[in-house]
Amino acid sequence: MRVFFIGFGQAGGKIVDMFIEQDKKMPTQSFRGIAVNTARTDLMGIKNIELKDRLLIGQTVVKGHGVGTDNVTGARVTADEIDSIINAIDSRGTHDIDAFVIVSGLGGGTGSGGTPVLARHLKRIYREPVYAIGILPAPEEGRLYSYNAARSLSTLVNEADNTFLFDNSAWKNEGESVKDAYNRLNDEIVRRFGVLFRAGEVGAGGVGEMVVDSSEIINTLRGGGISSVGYAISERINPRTKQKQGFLGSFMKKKEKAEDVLLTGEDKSAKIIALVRRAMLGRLTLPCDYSSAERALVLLAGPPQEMDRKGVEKSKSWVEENIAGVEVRGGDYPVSSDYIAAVVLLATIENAPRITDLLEIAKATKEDVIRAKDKRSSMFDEGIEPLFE
Ligand SMILES: Nc1nc2c(ncn2[C@@H]2O[C@H](COP(=O)(O)OP(=O)(O)OP(=O)(O)O)[C@@H](O)[C@H]2O)c(=O)[nH]1
Repeated sequence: MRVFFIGFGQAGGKIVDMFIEQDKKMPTQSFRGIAVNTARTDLMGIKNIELKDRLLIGQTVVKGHGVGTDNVTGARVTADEIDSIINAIDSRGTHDIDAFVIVSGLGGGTGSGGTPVLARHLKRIYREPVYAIGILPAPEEGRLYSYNAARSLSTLVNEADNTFLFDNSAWKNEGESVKDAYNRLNDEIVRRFGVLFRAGEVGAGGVGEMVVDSSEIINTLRGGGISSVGYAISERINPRTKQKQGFLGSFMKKKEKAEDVLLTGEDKSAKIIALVRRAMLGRLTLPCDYSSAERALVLLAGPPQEMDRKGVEKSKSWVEENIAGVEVRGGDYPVSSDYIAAVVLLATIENAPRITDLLEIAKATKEDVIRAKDKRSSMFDEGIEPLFE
């Protein structure tokens, strides 16, 4: 799939920068991207997106300093400067892309406010689907972040064709601060979505047994709403040969060790099924009740000799038995690597307790804000005439 990424705000810009960095190492390029922000320093920190593709908006309002976690201002400056954003996208080229993906932290100001506005305009102008990857704030970041995220997400689900969620709090380690975890979390995001979005692109590995076309990803996401992604990687297939970095090898963390998939001597399809189960039952980008997913996509990436049609078919049946809907698509794509990766996309999820909690926090925050405002206004409401009206 050929993807046009827009990194909105600080988190979005950093993550898209990593997608582009990953793509540059591939035999063929599938991704392009721009970064949009109200903060000049955030744009300066980006390394792989060309300078001309980094767009500073809202200069007359916030003077390049960011909107300070105010997503209403983020939405307003985006709407005011939508023409320059669309021009930047157009000048980067859109004729050969399959989808737009906007990436942002939903708890902040710029990306949180700007993403739904941009999604609306992109959908009006282009025929290609518009997806979002939204980062949910950890509750410890404070109620303002949760409130922003709830507002942004409630708007975004009606504007984007589908919204993938990544929950910072589910992925940071016990005792670790969210900030300290950013690099690791971004790496987790890019490796999962990198495998998913690259499906259908013919790389150095050749053509798959059961090719997944970009239209299969698009059809899986057609139901809209929110989606979550599961991922698992096998242990090294040829431990005695010199390590091939390759597409998946570069995603393997140095210390990482796959636990329960023994690749030697096992039946090929059993290996694939075990990997897919691990992907779906392990930690998802948004922890949720997978049995409430409407559709799913099962994707295997690995060396061609390890791919197996029967294994993919059986994995699809297993996923189908475990989700609410009956539409499960799937396939494989060969990559030159010493690892096999499985991605399970759970699309249009109906039940995610984390989102219910987020919306509850947001409602309580809104009520507290109104109460505090009433109290403030009544304090000076004691019959003293103001100097002027
Ligand atoms: N996973 C991840 N989350 C991040 C990162 N940077 C920021 N966040 C989260 O994103 C939210 C804040 O969004 P930012 O992108 O920093 O904010 P912004 O869109 O630039 O908006 P303003 O700074 O308010 O103008 C918070 O919940 C952060 O925890 C990152 O690199 N990775």
